[in-house]
Amino acid sequence: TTRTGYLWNTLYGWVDTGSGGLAPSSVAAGLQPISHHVAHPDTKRRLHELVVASGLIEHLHELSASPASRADVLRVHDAAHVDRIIAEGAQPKGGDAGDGVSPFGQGGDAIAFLAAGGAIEATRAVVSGEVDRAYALINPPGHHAERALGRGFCIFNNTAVAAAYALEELGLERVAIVDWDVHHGNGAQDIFWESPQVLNISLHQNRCFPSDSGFRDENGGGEGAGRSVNIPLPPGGGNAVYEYALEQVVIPALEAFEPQLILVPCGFDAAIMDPLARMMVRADGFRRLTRLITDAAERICDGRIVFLQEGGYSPYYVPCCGLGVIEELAGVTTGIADAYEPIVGAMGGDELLAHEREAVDAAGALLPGIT
Ligand SMILES: Cc1nn(C)c(C)c1/N=N/c1ccc(/C=C/C(=O)NO)cc1
Ligand SMILES: [Zn+2]
Repeated sequence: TTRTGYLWNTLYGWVDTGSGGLAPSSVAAGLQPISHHVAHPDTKRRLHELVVASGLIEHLHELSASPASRADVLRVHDAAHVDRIIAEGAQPKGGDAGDGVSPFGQGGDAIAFLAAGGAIEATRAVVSGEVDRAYALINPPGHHAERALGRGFCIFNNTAVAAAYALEELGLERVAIVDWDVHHGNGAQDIFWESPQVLNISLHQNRCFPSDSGFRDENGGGEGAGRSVNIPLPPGGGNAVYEYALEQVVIPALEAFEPQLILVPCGFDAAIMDPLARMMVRADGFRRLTRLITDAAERICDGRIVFLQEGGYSPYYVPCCGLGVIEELAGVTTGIADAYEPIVGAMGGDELLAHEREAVDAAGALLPGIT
């Protein structure tokens, strides 16, 4: 039977995102304080509690995070960035990741080191064969964090830390990143821009965030030319366009690159109920994406695949989507249905529209020169 690793830590639920909704609260700007920032950790804690309450946890091999070391983080971030985060976290009211809209509380730096450490532990467990695959429900997220800057709620790039660890400590030579968080995976693109050892693939809603990166023609530079694949998608796409993108672009790119490990920065903000994007993927769609990419991992790299939690901001729907992915990984059905399917199931996204097909085909057309 398949052994599926699972990692959570109570401190991931202690990230203090402050009293702003998205931008910080401000009387002058007419932004009244609010109890839950869009990135409030309760959303991810609810997914963890559903994993436990559904009984799925009994079928998972629990992994335990320890903080990433300074050296672990310095493989992908400048010392100035790391030192600034530590200084911000030492302040009584905490600080910000770097863009002024990514707040964290006092000691939030320690949680960021623990998130990166969770990514390392899940990767170690999979590469060592202790488990066949793993889901690390880590927080704060990381995929917007660049070498020298935290942004988009991200402090350290958890996935990049894990990839560098696998390459430099576990002796791997090729690692692929498949980022299906709805926002552009600019962080890994920045960090690994010139690295031939990392194939970085990002599927995202075009211009959603950051609004000025993630275009099809950003394909890597220097030794890394051809190792960056961007698939910007038109708003409104659902299950169909994501499945089409995996089948037509992502999986062929993986088959050409032949990674020894696949890392999936897994956000659920492409979901139909998410407040921070305009895509329409449902829980059953995330299940199918998981099935497609784990089958590809079985064919390409002995099934070695690690899912690392990124975004996802609907406290209602993230638990449904996450349960679907982790059930699929474990090969278990708990019988818990997607309670929102009756509401969102008929809204669309299940048939591939012409402009969606064209967007994916345009990204795919660049592949021969890419990998
Ligand atoms: C507000 C505001 N004001 N300003 C100036 C800026 C730069 C603002 N950031 N908006 C954001 C920040 C982060 C996200 C998504 C993060 C995610 O889920 N990534 O996976 C979306 C919009
Ligand atoms: Zn996102």
